[in-house]
Amino acid sequence: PAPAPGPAPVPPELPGWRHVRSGKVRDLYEPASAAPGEGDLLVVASDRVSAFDHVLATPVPDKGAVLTALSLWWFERLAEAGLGVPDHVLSAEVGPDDASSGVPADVAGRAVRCRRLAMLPVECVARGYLTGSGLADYRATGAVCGVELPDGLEDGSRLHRPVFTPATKADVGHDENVSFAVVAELLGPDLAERAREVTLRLYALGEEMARERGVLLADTKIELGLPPGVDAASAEAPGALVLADEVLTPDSSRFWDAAAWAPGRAQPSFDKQFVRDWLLSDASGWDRAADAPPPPLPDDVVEATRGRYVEAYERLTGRRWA
Ligand SMILES: Nc1ncnc(-c2cnn(Cc3cccc(F)c3)c2)c1Cl
Repeated sequence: PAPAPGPAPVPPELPGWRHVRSGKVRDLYEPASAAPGEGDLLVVASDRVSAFDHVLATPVPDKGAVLTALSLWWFERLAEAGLGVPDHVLSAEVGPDDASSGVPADVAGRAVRCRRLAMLPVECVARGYLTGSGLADYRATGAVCGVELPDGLEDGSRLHRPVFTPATKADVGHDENVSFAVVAELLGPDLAERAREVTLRLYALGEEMARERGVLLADTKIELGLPPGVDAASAEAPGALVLADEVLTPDSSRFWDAAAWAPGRAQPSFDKQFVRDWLLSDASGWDRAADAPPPPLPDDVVEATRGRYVEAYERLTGRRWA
């Protein structure tokens, strides 16, 4: 019999807000006073951790707050660096109980109030290094998303130039890597080209800033959207794109410690390696082959993982995590 699914994430009830949907590690809300599908959105980052496609039973304290602070810091850096695309952030400050502005006090520090957009039906991914599904596609076809790559690349190899490797969203299972031609069919050629340009420019800016701090940005996934009323097929759409979701966090990107980088094997994940190693060790007793829900994490693995999120924040932002 199929193993029972893991614990469904139970999003917090937020007075004045209506729960819209939950992802593996984040929860989405809209003001209860707004009609369904209307009004601003609230993106709440939980302390949940996902590993091996399972949401783990044990939360990592402060993960949601640290990744929210990191994403907000990146939004500021990207605007400063001239990304050339506005973002969806309205506020991360606590607002009044009537949800008319700001975020609710119950999730202060791990919630962002955002402009509601019409999200593009494409996961915009840029890769500067080859690993994960990109490596699998390369090993099978010599290419990723239809982009031919040179022979002899290994797990963790740096690419000669970053590649746009879009994917279509899958409700269940993994996103499907698709070619730029497919994206051009979905979005129209001009909007597709603009999405590629923004994704590659964001990656280049993030990769350079991270590398200056001893951290390698292997790849990143962003979400782009259009303000209500802008038709994706219109000539104005490419210039109206807005950067949404979270940016350049360990949940949306692969970060590696530059000092530990060695192509030819799997690189240690900056944030999730302690969790992965413990789950794969005899100590956990986890039957991965049966795809059983992973067991709860021991305190030392939780604490070490919390420390990696704090270290990622402090190294990338140059700020102490109070
Ligand atoms: N500004 C926006 N406008 C419209 N839609 C979105 C939007 C929808 N879905 N997601 C991803 C997601 C899924 C589950 C939980 C989450 F918190 C976030 C982001 C956004 Cl950010």
